[in-house]
Amino acid sequence: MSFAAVSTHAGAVASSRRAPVGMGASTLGEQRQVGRLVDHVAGRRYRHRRFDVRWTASAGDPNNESRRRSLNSRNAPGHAHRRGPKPPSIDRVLRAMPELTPESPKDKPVSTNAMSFDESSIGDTEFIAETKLPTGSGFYRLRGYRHSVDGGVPSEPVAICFGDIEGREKVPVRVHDACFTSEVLGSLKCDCKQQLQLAMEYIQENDGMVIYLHQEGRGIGLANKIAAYALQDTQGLDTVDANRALGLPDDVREYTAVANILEDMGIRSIQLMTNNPRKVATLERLGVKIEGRIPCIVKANLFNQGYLEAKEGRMKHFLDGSWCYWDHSGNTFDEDDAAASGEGGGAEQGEPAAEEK
Ligand SMILES: Nc1nc2c(ncn2[C@@H]2O[C@H](COP(=O)(O)OP(=O)(O)OP(=O)(O)O)[C@@H](O)[C@H]2O)c(=O)[nH]1
Repeated sequence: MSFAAVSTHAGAVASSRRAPVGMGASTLGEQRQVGRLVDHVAGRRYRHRRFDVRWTASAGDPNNESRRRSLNSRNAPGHAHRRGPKPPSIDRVLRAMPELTPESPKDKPVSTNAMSFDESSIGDTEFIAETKLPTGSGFYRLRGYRHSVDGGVPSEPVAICFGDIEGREKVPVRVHDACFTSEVLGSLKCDCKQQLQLAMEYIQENDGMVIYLHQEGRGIGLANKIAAYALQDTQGLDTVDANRALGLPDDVREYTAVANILEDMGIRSIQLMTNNPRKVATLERLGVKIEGRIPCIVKANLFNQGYLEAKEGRMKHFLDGSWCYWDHSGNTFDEDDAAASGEGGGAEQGEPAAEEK
C-alpha cells in the first residue's frame, strides 16, 4: 500500500463535484450520506490485515532504571547552551490568549500577543515506561514520556513504535498532533484521523514510529479550536483566518519532545511523514536529521475540502492538489474502480515515494 495519496474514498459517495465547505444545519439526507461515508471509510481502514509481530521485551523493560532519565540531563545544569534570551513558554503564550466561548468569540477582546512558540526553547523529556499494545491491526510498542518546556505544565508525548528501530537511520517517523474532534469523535472537518491511520499502517509495514503530541488545534487547545470552528461555521472563515480573527497564532506547536525522543532511542536520522514545510523546518532547526520526506496525503471528503485548500494555499503544505477526488474535467474518481479494472493509478499501488533530501 502506498502511503501517499491513499483515498478515504469520499468520491464514491459524493453526489456533487465540489460540495459546499461551510455546511449549515444538516438535513436527514446529508446525515445519511455522512453515515454512509463513515461506514465506507471504517470498512476500508479496519479491514483484517496480516502482520508479523516484531517485539523485543528487552527494549521495553520499564523497570530498567537506566531508561528513566531526563533526556536533557547531558545538557544540565540550567540549559546553559540555550541561545539568546529566555523565550516564553508555550503555557505562557496560551495563558495570554483571551478566554473564548463558541457563542461569542467576537465579543471578546482580541489578543495582540499572537506570537508563535520560540523553537530555541529546550524541553525536558523523561522516558517513563514502555508497554506492548495490542490493536485491531497489530501489536505496537507504546513508549510513554513526560515533557515540559521552561518548567511549564507537563505534557505526555507518546512514541508508538513498530519494529526494532532503536539506533537506526532513515527511520520512518510521523510527528502527529492531537485532534480530539476527528480521532475521538470521528469529525470529517479535517484529515487528522486518516493521516494517523495511514501512519500506523505505514510503520507496521516499514518499521517506524508515530510520535503523538498533545498539541490540540495546532497548539491553541481544544476550546479555542472549537471557537475557531464556530467562526468557520458562522462567518465562512478558513482555518487560518478563524485563528487570526480570535487573536490566536496560526500555529503554536513546539517539537522539542521529538528531538529528545529520537535522541533517547538513538535514532540517527528519519524520513518524516508529513506534508507540512513548517514541521520539516522546525525539526531541522532542533537538530533532527531528516533524510527524506514521505507524503501523507488523504483524499478530501465532503466536509474538509476547505480545510485542505487552506493547508495547501495558505499554509503551503506540499499537497499539489493531490487531495482532490475530482479530475480537472470535474469528474469524480473512485480508486476502487481503477484498482479493480487494473488500470492502475490507484494510490494504494506501488511503494511510497519518499523524497530523498
Ligand atoms: N486551529 C485549528 N486547528 C485545527 C483545525 N483543524 C484541525 N486542527 C488541528 O491541526 C492539527 C494538525 O495540523 P495540520 O495543519 O492539519 O497538519 P500538520 O500536522 O501540520 O501537517 P501534516 O504533518 O502534513 O499532517 C491538529 O492538532 C488538529 O487538532 C482548525 O480548523 N483550526
